[in-house]
Amino acid sequence: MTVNTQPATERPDPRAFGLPVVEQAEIPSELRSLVARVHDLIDAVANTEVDGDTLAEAAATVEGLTDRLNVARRQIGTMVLRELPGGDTEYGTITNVVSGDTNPAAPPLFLDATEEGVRGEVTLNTVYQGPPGLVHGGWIAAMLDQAVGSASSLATSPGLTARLEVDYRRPTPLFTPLEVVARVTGTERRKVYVTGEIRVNGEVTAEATALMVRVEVP
Ligand SMILES: CCCCCCCC(=O)SCCNC(=O)CCNC(=O)[C@H](O)C(C)(C)COP(=O)(O)OP(=O)(O)OC[C@H]1O[C@@H](n2cnc3c(N)ncnc32)[C@H](O)[C@@H]1OP(=O)(O)O
Repeated sequence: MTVNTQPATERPDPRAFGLPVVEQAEIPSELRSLVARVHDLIDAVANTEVDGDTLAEAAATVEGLTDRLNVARRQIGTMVLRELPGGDTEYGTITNVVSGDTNPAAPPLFLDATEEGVRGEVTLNTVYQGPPGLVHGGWIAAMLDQAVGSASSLATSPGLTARLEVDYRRPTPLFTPLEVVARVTGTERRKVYVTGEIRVNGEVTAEATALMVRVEVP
């Protein structure tokens, strides 16, 4: 097996398939601020114990805001073009549930290209809770899926996860910086083999092996 690298310029431009592209730097600061406020709102709603009147008032306010924002919605599949350190670029869906710039439900986990693959740091609150005080296993898999997909895409070209195997080695805590890494270990035709890890203070809490299959551009 070999590891290929493909310059970003050879990656397919989503516009060729009718998908809108937004440059990351063009996302309005007001939208970034709103996403951060709603991210905090989700956590507040999940944990609040305020009285019924306050809850009813909050629900009416949020319903009104939702109606106002829904007046103009993005096309499904809108992509964001990110400039990565080192001069590389990456396309991702703008609402990606793990890394999406405009998704308040995303942690968000932003992954940078490294010499080995990709690396990012994230700290999760109780919105991502499974067992008491610990990250839900599905979210651990989701973050690893994102990391292996990003590593594969950067080292070769975009693909889909065909297989993802996760070993949960240690409990992964909330409110603690998590380091997420992934790297390509080999390629074979359209198949890209990738490994990923989540570490807490250098200790591996979960590791993944994945097979990505590069998509063929019609
Ligand atoms: C920057 C972006 C980051 C994004 C991170 C997020 C990633 C994701 O979550 S992707 C979403 C989840 N994944 C999916 O929805 C994928 C669903 N599956 C599919 O669409 C298809 O099965 C797909 C595309 C993976 C493969 O289908 P297809 O393109 O027809 O390829 P196919 O010809 O069947 O297989 C190609 C090769 O892969 C192998 N292969 C395919 N699936 C598997 C599998 N599950 N296990 C082992 N090998 C497999 C085949 O045997 C074949 O090998 P070989 O080249 O040796 O003959």
